[in-house]
Amino acid sequence: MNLANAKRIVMKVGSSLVTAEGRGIDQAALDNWANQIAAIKRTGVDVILVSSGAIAEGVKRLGWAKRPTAINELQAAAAVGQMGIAQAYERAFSAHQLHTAQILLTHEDLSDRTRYLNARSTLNTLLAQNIVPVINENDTVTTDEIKLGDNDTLGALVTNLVDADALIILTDQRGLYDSDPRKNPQAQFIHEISAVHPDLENMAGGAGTGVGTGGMYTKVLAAKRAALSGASTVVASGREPQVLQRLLQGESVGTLFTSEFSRVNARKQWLLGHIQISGSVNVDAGAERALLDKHGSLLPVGVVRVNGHFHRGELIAVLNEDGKEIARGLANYSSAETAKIVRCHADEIAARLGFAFEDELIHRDNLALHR
Ligand SMILES: Nc1ncnc2c1ncn2[C@@H]1O[C@H](COP(=O)(O)OP(=O)(O)O)[C@@H](O)[C@H]1O
Ligand SMILES: N[C@@H](CCC(=O)OP(=O)(O)O)C(=O)O
Repeated sequence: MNLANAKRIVMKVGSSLVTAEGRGIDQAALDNWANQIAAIKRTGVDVILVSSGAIAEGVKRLGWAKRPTAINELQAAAAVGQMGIAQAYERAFSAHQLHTAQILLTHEDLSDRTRYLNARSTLNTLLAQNIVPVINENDTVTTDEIKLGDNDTLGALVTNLVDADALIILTDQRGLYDSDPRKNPQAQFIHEISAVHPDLENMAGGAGTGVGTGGMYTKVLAAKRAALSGASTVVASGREPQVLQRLLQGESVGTLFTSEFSRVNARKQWLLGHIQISGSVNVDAGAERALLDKHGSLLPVGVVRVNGHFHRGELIAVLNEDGKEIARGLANYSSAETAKIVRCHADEIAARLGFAFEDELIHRDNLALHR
């Protein structure tokens, strides 16, 4: 398995690389990644960057001797440093006549359905305009309780958000070893491993330097999360020459974390677990059988009741006649529209509503069954 066929990738770079271990933005490193990204973009691959470094750069610009621990000081540092990060990427990509776009995300932007769809649509629009999105967590407005905390997790969530084929995490080590190579010189390098391998979390230790957050531990969790949405993850050294091009030519560089899930199944899993439910419908026994036994779509004719308030495109639960949840899926009609087409055959929808979208209330591709 390799990344030779990847068409859309998320590349995450850590604080220690971006800021030369906290000494300040490493413009040469950014220029090097921009060269590589520009080259792979010319081959038709979409690239989204997730970059850390705001706090480390802010601490340096503020002249503070070490990274503070108080939240307000960390947030202030992030606000100062983010200006430098944005400026440095814009500069690096301008050499290739490419523009960048800064996107600062919070946990809520990724868990709330409407915000999630908005973020996704903005990112897709930027990619269609050949812009390079540069994403970071919005550190200045996030409090401890809602903080994603590390950009490895953010990288995995963005991978899901934009349906990327692969997440590439560049760091200050060659990849994953069977124990922390800073502590164990005998540590063995791992070229390829399943992202859901049970030993992963024992192998991976914490951050290597004072500027990184989470270490290899958050990277293996990110790989697992990306795998659940069907993407492979590579952890490799950001200093490895031509690392991006080589990976996309199918070469084995760093550690490849493979995903056993197909993209379609992964999307369904994600539907089951990750998004707030807006409402539900009860269906009759015939519709229940069509869903569970025949993997069919949910048609309005099988719907007996509409509960709650939802818009077209939102996630709703499907309940059987006894009120037990049997599935979840994305509704093609709002709750008000659905209420008008309860028990309707497909050819009656237009007459009832004055218009018709799809024949199904939930298409089977957007339906995840509970089993
Ligand atoms: N099993 C392991 N294999 C490789 N690196 C590990 C392992 N366990 C812990 N680490 C540490 O993880 C560090 C990279 O993570 P981190 O410091 O958070 O960097 P970044 O800023 O790139 O996210 C390495 O420098 C290394 O010391
Ligand atoms: N959002 C923070 C990054 C936190 C983080 O995950 O750092 P790292 O482990 O270096 O990727 C910042 O920009 O400083």
